[in-house]
Amino acid sequence: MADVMTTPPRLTLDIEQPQGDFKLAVRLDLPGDGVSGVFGASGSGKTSLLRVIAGLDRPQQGHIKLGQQVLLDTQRGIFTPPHQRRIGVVFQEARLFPHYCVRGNLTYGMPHPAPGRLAEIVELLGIEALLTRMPGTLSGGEARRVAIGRALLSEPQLLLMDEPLTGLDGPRKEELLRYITRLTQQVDIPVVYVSHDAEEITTIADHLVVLKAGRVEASDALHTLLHRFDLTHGLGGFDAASLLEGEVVAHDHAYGLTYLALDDEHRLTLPGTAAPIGSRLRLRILARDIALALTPPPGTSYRNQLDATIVDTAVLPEAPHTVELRLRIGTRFLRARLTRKSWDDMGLAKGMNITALIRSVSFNPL
Ligand SMILES: Nc1ncnc2c1ncn2[C@@H]1O[C@H](COP(=O)(O)OP(=O)(O)OP(=O)(O)O)[C@@H](O)[C@H]1O
Repeated sequence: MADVMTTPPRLTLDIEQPQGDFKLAVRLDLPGDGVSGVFGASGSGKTSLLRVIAGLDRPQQGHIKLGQQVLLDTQRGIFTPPHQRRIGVVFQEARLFPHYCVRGNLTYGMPHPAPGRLAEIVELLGIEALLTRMPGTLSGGEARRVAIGRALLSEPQLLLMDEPLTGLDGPRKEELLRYITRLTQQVDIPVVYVSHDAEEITTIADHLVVLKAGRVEASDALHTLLHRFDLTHGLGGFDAASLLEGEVVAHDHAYGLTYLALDDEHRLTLPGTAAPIGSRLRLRILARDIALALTPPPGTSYRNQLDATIVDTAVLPEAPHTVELRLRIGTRFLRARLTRKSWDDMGLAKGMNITALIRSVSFNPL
């Protein structure tokens, strides 16, 4: 048994790379576990950043480290080529070898035959039935799952995913997102996940990097950035959301409900899920799905009424008739939004205790 604690390999980089009129100038320190989302508008430099990390492009200057391994140091003339970086890459298109069957595609990059690992990944991605099929016969989502499996089987220390859901329709997109979410929770490899879709990235990321015109506008835990009023417009605008995490404490099978404890005092009622008692669920709650009341209203169909305090407010230039709010519920925070008219009519103010009524929540059942 190993007696040395291994620390997860953080990815640190500080690079500059001009390309035409555009310049990527990024300094980052990303966690060695979980999913780091890279989010930004089209042309903000997301793919360029991923290519630099993978070693597919060589920056003009800077350095990149994965754990203790120096991948790039232009001052010392170090450049580790892509195949020596132990980084798995999944591109928008699957890029499978057309003449190999799925099994051949999966095992192609495996450094050593590891049948146990193969079986594990195949099961995780639900691709057992596809093993003897040829890539040309796979759907877009299936091919993407095989490409993810292949990247994982090369035993990477880091997995890069560039918009892996692009081009899939609604249900296929949701299905693959579910696979990827499950995978990132079960495979102990840090993931850098690029997307321009706010809902997708807030579903999957733990840490978030917001890129704007080739630079880092923000980089922090996702739930922290979701509370920044100045990022509202970029991170969903009308669909701005915040996250709550809690523990499944009971199910009511007769009514199809699941009860989630946020802490000792605050519970939420959710549509029934198969998540086992004691497991944790991450909820995504849209700011506009929260209504406020001065006192707990009697006789309402809202299942979720929580005591909350208004801790912060803002009126954003892009939505001057709306008030953005940050509420504290016990030790948790929640974004809410209401019209300025309601704010004035109710006589609301920062510091007031109110009741938050939650219309609906979305969550990822595993
Ligand atoms: N080889 C190149 N030569 C010149 N300019 C380039 C090159 N590659 C990318 N660019 C420019 O760099 C900028 C960033 O491109 P990049 O593909 O990284 O953006 P992105 O955020 O991934 O965009 P999208 O979401 O549309 O994929 C763009 O303005 C693009 O036109």
